[in-house]
Amino acid sequence: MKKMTSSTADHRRLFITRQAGGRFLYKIYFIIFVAGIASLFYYRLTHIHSDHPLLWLIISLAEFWFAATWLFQQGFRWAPTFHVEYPERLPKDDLPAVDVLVCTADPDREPPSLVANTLLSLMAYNYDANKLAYYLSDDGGSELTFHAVYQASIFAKIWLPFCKKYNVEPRAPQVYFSSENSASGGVGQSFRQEYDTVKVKFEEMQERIEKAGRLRKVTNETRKEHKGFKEWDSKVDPRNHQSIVEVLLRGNGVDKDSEGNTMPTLVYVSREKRPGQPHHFKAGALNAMNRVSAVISNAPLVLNVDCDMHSNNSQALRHAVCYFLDPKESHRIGYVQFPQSFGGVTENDLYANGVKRIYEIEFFGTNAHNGPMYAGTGSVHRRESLNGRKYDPRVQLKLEDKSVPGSKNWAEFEVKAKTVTSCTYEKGKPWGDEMGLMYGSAVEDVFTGLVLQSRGWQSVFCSPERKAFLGLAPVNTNDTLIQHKRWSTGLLEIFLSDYCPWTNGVGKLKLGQIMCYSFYTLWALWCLPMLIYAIVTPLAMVNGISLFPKGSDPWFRVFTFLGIASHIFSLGELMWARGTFKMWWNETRMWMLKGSSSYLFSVMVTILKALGISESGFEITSKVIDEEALKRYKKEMMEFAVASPMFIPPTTLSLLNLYCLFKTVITIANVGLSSLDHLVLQIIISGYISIISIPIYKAMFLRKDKGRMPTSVTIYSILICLALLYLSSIFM
Ligand SMILES: O=c1ccn([C@@H]2O[C@H](COP(=O)(O)OP(=O)(O)O[C@H]3O[C@H](CO)[C@@H](O)[C@H](O)[C@H]3O)[C@@H](O)[C@H]2O)c(=O)[nH]1
Ligand SMILES: [Mn+2]
Repeated sequence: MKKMTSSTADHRRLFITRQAGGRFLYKIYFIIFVAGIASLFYYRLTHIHSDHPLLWLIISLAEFWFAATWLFQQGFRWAPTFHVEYPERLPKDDLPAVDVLVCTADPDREPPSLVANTLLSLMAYNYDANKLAYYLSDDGGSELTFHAVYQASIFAKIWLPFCKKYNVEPRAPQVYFSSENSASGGVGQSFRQEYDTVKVKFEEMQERIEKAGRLRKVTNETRKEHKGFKEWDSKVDPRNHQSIVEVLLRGNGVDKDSEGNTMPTLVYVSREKRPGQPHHFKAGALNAMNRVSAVISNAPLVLNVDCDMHSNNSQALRHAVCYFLDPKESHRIGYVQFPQSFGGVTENDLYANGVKRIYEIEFFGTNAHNGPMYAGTGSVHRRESLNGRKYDPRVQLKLEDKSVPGSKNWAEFEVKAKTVTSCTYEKGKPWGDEMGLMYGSAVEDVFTGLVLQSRGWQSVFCSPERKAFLGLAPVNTNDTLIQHKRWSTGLLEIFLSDYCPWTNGVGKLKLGQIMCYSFYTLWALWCLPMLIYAIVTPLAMVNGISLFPKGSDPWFRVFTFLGIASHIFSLGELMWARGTFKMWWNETRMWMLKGSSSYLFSVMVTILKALGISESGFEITSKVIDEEALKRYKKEMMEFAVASPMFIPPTTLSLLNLYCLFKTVITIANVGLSSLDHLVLQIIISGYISIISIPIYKAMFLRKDKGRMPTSVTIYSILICLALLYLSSIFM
């Protein structure tokens, strides 16, 4: 099935590209579906509702937007394209240096032990330690986080040699030691002994970090061990504090591990923050680290990872490097993006936060036209392209190594690094626009990727067999909806920016690329057709108004075909990505919840922002969960628990559709089946919404546990429902 587009025979090539088979079948499906969409609009245009022209217009607009998003999605589906890397062909030594930037922002939502675990997993990459430098940005300015990084720097001295000696995987110690079969991973007496020693040391470290967390302070003995703790001698307010830069491990052969090998560099950074000075959230943090790393190591490649995502594959960096050293195509590549994969999601991915569809289906499609979006974590950038250099096809650019060479004055670095992380440093400089990560969107990653691609750079999606990173996804409904509110708002901000793919993108991006960016950046607008289908359809139904062809009408088949085919297709796609039926069902439910909640709120936030009434921010997702909630999550029970405004729209819609369905069925029972014919599609739609909302009804009326729907949400939703019914009886 698979067609090779480039020959493996060239042994100098470090990666190859191939296209998915079966394109011909897909194109047939495409043509049939397009014919279906065309028929639907033909029907709408030739059947204008003379009694209810406004309802006709609204429902037609909804269908128009469903069709438009379907069309945008073809950017992902048209030509899925895969890459294979050959890390075994890389030169034995002299690989490019890589600076690794990790960010964290809040010790309560992102526990310091998580940060330590992520750092350790990354430090243990199978790569020359002389070439690696690690920078942790702490936007929380927390002594507890600094303490965890300090503890990690000590434990790393036995962890790194242990990993390398026994080829341990995964190299995140917390994950490694908690997995049942890790102890049987190596052979012989010496492994067993060392395993036990390292495990004890790990547990001691973990206990020190956690104890500090419980006491909310670091013990005095520990504080004396490193000068860095002095920064916290007086209280550090996360929103108002000096720059803190501490070198914890000195690379270049200065600091050694327990076996005498070089350690990589490790630096803790907490940039200056002052009230009234914009800090631009994660984008600002990454730009600050970009500058600090330029002062200290200045590697030509920069990997950035979120603190909630540990390395799961110690070879991953070598896979990424293949793209930058490939003799034929490396010069065009601006960044390499790994998929985001998540460790703790339930079997059927209750909240669809495993985002399989994005990273196991859609991103392969972007490989066909200039490569994937930048996803904010698990991506390796060419420092030059990130820092504003435009791609020039006439230049066969080599990866230029401008690393800071030779012996280093670490104390001087700290002083210099503090000046480049002051909160006024960027004043009058091109950071956030011409250079580094882009400011102005809560989805700084996609924004930055779009800008880099507009400057001519291409990216590649690199997805080795063993997952490169494993992260933490939200584990309750509210966090999920809030995360998607941030994403869809940020994405819409990109569409409305100067870099809009429809204006600035034309001529700079490929058509397929514009379609993909349109799909993502206009995510939020999905709320319009979804709300129309979930509000107008049932309200028209209880008022006896038909919005679709009768069941006996041949046009009826066009609607059922489009509805059924799109569902079967999306199910098939997910199954292809090794999903389950239930996973697809959960995903569909979450799509509706996000549509009526996150996306609706983000459209409202964007309007308020345009009017100057509110600002959008960056609400950090919590990475902690209490034990009882975790039990419910494992049982795949949806968690509501908090009286969140995010729940009101979907709860209202679930009640509205259920009520309208009952009312209509009762009327039909009284009047006779003949009255069913003209409402049959509306009954199906409301029935479908009601079935998918079963977990919401249960959470409102049946459950007794703490995760049930708060009564206030139910009451508000009932009131809104009644208002809608009343208004519709007047206006329809
Ligand atoms: O002011 C801030 C806010 C956040 N972060 C860090 O940003 C990362 C992502 O935050 P998180 O709450 O985990 O958000 P997610 O929704 O999980 O992040 C996704 O979405 C973000 C864009 O909204 C991308 O930047 C991320 O890479 C992507 O994984 C974390 O490491 C945070 O510590 C900061 O450093 N400073
Ligand atoms: Mn995250």
